[in-house]
Order: sequence, then structure tokens, then C-alpha cells
Amino acid sequence: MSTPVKKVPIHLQSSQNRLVIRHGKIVNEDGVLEEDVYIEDGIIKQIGKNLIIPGGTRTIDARGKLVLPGGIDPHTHFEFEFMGAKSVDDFYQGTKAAVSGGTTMIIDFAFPKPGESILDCFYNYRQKADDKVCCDYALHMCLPHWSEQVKREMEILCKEHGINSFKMFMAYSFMLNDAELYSAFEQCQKLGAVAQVHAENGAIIVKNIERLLSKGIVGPEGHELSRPEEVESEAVNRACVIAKQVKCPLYVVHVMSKQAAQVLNLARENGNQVYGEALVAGLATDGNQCKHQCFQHAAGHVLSPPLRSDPTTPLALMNFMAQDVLQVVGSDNCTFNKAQKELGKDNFTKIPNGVNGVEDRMSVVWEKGVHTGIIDPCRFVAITSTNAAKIFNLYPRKGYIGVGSDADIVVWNPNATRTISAKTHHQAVDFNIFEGMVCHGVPEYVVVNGRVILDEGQLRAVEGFGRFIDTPVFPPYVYDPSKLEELKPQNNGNVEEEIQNIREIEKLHLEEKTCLTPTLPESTASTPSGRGARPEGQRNIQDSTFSISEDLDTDRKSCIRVRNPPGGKSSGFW
Ligand SMILES: NC(=O)NCCC(=O)O
Ligand SMILES: [Zn+2]
Repeated sequence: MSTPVKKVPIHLQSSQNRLVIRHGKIVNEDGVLEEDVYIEDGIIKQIGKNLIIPGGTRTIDARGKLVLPGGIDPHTHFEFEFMGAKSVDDFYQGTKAAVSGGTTMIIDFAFPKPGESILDCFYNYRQKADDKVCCDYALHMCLPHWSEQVKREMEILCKEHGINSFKMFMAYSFMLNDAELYSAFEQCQKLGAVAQVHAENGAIIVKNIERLLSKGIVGPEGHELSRPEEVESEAVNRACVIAKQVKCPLYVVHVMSKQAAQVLNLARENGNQVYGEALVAGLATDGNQCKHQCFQHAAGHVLSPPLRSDPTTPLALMNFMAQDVLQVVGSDNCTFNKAQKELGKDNFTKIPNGVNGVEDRMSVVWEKGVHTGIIDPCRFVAITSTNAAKIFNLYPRKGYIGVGSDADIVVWNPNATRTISAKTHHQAVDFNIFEGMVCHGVPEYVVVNGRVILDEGQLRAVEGFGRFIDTPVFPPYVYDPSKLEELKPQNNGNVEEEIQNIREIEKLHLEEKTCLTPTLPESTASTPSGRGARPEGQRNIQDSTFSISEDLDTDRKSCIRVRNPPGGKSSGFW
């Protein structure tokens, strides 16, 4: 593990505050421009030819290169405690690796520990991440149980803490039942949030696992057998049906099979407001890796929903990306070392689920999508950056190269190649599912908030340089698509006007955070129940009968004082 570089105060970095990228081709999702980009104080200030800029400005010559919006990875799990292990890429190492691969923003999933309220979970994630992140980040909030308290705290997270997305699980011990999903989606819709689902039928998986284990199938190959395609597609369909009842926009995380994508396609054709995310793992490798004779290799490919054994799946998923059946590529980076994967040596259900991808996502998608001719560079930008920015309401501040947007930019060399390997990657994990893959398309410079972090191959990540970015409610892309065109910077040369426009949009979002339920009395806050948290290792997360909500009795807890909530305390108690 490398030593973190300590944060350099911004006022000491003035020589780095001005940058011009010349002679490149700017690729946005909506077109290509041969113009220069001038950046000052972390913001794009001018775009055009023959720009008049201050002397002493650093120039990057991007001749023959593409100038892309920095990647946005909307699905990471850094330092995530899961299945008896903790993912080894933390917010420092994970975001550093992200930047080295051309990703300039990540959205991680805050996941409450047993007994932890979603508000406390949010504060704890901020405390973990804020001083470590090398690039900007935002958070989705996971809802591992449903209660009136969760419902109230969702509103607080939306109104006061810049959260606009909530993830529900349809599998694992902490899955919600259909009625709970209905209520959670309904609350998302009222708040102007985006509902996300991990779509697999948890009850069927439990029964399949019992059957497989009783037959002596205990190796990693049992993982996919317990969670076949129809188990995924059934859940996708059910989630779409439930979301439609309450008119809630739905984002299906990690769509891993052709069947699931087809269900999503049908829902979209029927007018459902649903979006699908593929994983870079699913676009580049398949479930046959889980049948490898080496346990560590096979277990290294275990994630849920599983990679599919049907070898035509990766290509089919890339075609779905091209056809806009799927809109976003995430990594679901949730990395466990070989030794951690050994937890499941004798029982595939105990293999910590998760793979790498945050560092290699951009190059692998380029290789499998653009280099093969399936998608063009504009679509590449859409699926690796802009669509995530639109869905989670970061656009046009993020995901776009325009005047007034944040200067998160990648100078991309489409002709250079690199070979992926765990020996050379920047991640903490000791395994790489893309080992040996040669990728055309390499980031040569990566600019994060106006600062050149990857500089001709030299990575100069700064721990804590990234910021937490609010994701305001009611993203126009999902709630009012007709408004979206108005948001796009016009690049008409009026810098101050463009910056003002983008900031105005943010202000508008903040004003839209209206109060939907009465203010909480202080006594409704949460603290771990008197029974105490269940010790790790006693829980079997595959067991659908286990319920965190029953176990913790979350609504009857006394209040606690919040420890230094980020952004200051608006009141002493929650
Ligand atoms: N996907 C996976 O197997 N691990 C990460 C946690 C999750 O997203 O379900
Ligand atoms: Zn995930």
C-alpha cells in the first residue's frame, strides 16, 4: 500500500490554478468540437479557438488526443464491511485508483451497520471518506430495513444532506418484501429521489442454496447455479411493476444477464421511468471464470448477481448499452483479497461477494465498446459519465465539458495501449479480474477540479483533495426530461453567465427540498437497541428469514447526540 500524499492547501497551489488544453478534440455525449479548453480555479472558464488567456498558464498539448469529461463511477463500495470481511480499497486507495484510470468522481453506497440509523450511517461515511478522497464523491444510501424512522430520515437526508438516491435489496437477509419496496419507492417519489434496486429473488436463492449444498455442490461454481438468470429477471420485472404503481423512477444496479436487460427494455418501451446499469465486469468477462480449477481465481470472480456462464452475455450487454436499453456502466468495485475470499473455501455462500473495476472501467469499456466499433466516443462519454451525472442530478456541473462546469477532464489517447495487471494497478486488492487484458485507450492526463493529478503517467493523488458533492432531489433527467435541454451550457462565451446559471440551478434544487412530513420530536432518534448489536459472523446474510428490522426494533430507541456531523450541527439531537 502506498503512503498517502497529504493535502496541500489550495491557496498554496496558485501556479496550478490555470491550465489550457490545446489542439484536442472535445468529446461530449452530444458531439465533438475541435476547440481549446481554458480552466481557472477548478472551473472551465473558456472554450474556443485562439483564446486570450493569462501569461504563465500551463499548456497541455492534446494534439491527436480526445478531451473527455472525467468518468463518473456511480457504484463503488470502499472499505465496506460485508460478509465477514472488509473491502480492501478504502476511500483513499480506491479514489486514487479511480483517478489513475480516468474517473474523476465516484458515488459510493453508504450501508448502515446493524442497529445504525441511516442518518448516523451518513455521518459515519462522511467521517470515513471526507479526509481520504482524492476526487469528488457523493453517496447513495442503502435501506437494509424499512420503518417509519427510515422514512423520516430519508427526508432529512434529502433535505439537509445532499442525498437523492436510496438502494433497496431484493436478495440477502436484509432484503425488503414487496410491500416494503412499495412504501420505500413511494417515499422516494414524494421526495424526488431515485430508487435503486439490487434485483434478485432472495427467497428462491435461499432454497436453491439449500438444494445445492445438500447435493455436495460447495465450490464457486455453485454461486451462479443458485442465482440463475430468471431469478434476476423476475426481480427486475417485479421492481419495475412496483415502481410503476407509485410513479417512482427506478435505477436497476448491476444488470448482469440478457434476460434481465430484456425485461428492462420492455418496461422502458411501456413508458416506465427505469434505468439500467451494467458493470464493467459483466461487459468484459463471464461466469465460466467461476469454474476455474484454481479456487482463488474462481472466487475472485464471485459477485452478485453473478457473471453469466453464457459466453455471449458480455457482447449482448454491450449491445444493450449501444441501444440505450442500459444507460450507465458502473464498477461495483468491492474488492476482497485472495485470503478474504478463502472464507468460502468450503462453501460458496461464504465467499465475500465483489470484484474490482474502479480503475479499469474506462479503458475496458473503451476496448470492448469503442475499439470494437459497437459504440462511438460520444456514447462512451454518455455511459461512463454523462448519464450518471444526469440521473443523479450532477449535470451539467459534472459529466460535461462546457463553460461553468467543473474542470474534471481526461485527455485520452485512443491509440495507446496498456496491459491490465494486479502487479501494476493502483488498487489495494491483490487480484484483478481483467488480468492480462490489453486495452486500447489510455488516460494521459487526468484533471480533477482543475488540478492535473495524472500527469504524463505520473500519479499525484492528494488525499482529501476531493469534496463531498450534494446530489439535489428532483433530477430533471428523471423527473422532468423536458427541462434538461435548458440546463445545458450554451458555451456562448459569457463565462460569468454560464457559471451563474449552473449555480442558480443548484440553488433552485436546494429550494425544492421542501418539508414533506412534520418535524421530528427529539425522542424519535435512533441508537443501538438495548439488546446490543449482533456479533459479526453469527448472521447468515443469505438467510431470508433473518430480519434486521425485527431484530433491532428501530422505532423504539432513545435519542443520541450526534458526533460532529459533517457540515456542522443544525441541532444537538436527531
Ligand atoms: N455485488 C456484489 O457482489 N458485491 C457488492 C455488494 C452489492 O452490490 O451487492
Ligand atoms: Zn454493489
